[in-house]
Amino acid sequence: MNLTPETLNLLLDNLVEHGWYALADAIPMQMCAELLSDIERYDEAGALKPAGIGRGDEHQIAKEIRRDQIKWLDGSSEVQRQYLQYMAQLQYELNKALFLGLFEYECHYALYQQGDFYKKHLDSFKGQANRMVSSVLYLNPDWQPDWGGELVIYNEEDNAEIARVLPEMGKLVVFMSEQMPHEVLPTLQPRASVTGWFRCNNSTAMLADPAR
Ligand SMILES: O=C(O)CCC(=O)C(=O)O
Ligand SMILES: [Fe+2]
Repeated sequence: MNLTPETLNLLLDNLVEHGWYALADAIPMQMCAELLSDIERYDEAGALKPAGIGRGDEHQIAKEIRRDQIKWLDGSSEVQRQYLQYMAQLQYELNKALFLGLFEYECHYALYQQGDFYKKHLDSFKGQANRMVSSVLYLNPDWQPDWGGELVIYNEEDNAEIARVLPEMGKLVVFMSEQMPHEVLPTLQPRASVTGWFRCNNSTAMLADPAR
């Protein structure tokens, strides 16, 4: 990652203090371009599938809530392995500084076509701590402010809008999964990203808790 000790500290401080941070140029542009090619390749092959909501048995497609198409990264291309490696490095730094006990990272490509959105939600339910920190890397070169598709982050207590983030190539947003309601506004242009979650281990001998 393009992480100097200073930017890493900024990220960690803001995560603790405000629950979120957006870091421009977090990932080298060349790598972002390769990730974008990877998702376009999947799209052309028909490998992107409508995203759902809920986990396990409760998983369902809900077009009134969420309209993106996704493909989980499985490390099957060089750039996927590289990105997973970067996130492993970030996981290490988060654990070292914040003692979060992060145990694994899962992520998927997401493609929002024109008109697609994701209504306001939390990525993890309280008490059911497994998704601890969310990450979104945007892959859209030359994104224009009037194209919509912003990520809007809200304050959990009073629902006030905290931030609007343009999905610009190379920008990495991290936020606390249980505390930060957020939504994706309808986009006017195709909008590509890699969305992922640092998880802590919820598994017991009796209850397996696989990543997906
Ligand atoms: O793409 C984004 O900006 C956020 C996506 C999101 O909230 C999610 O997939 O849970
Ligand atoms: Fe989300």
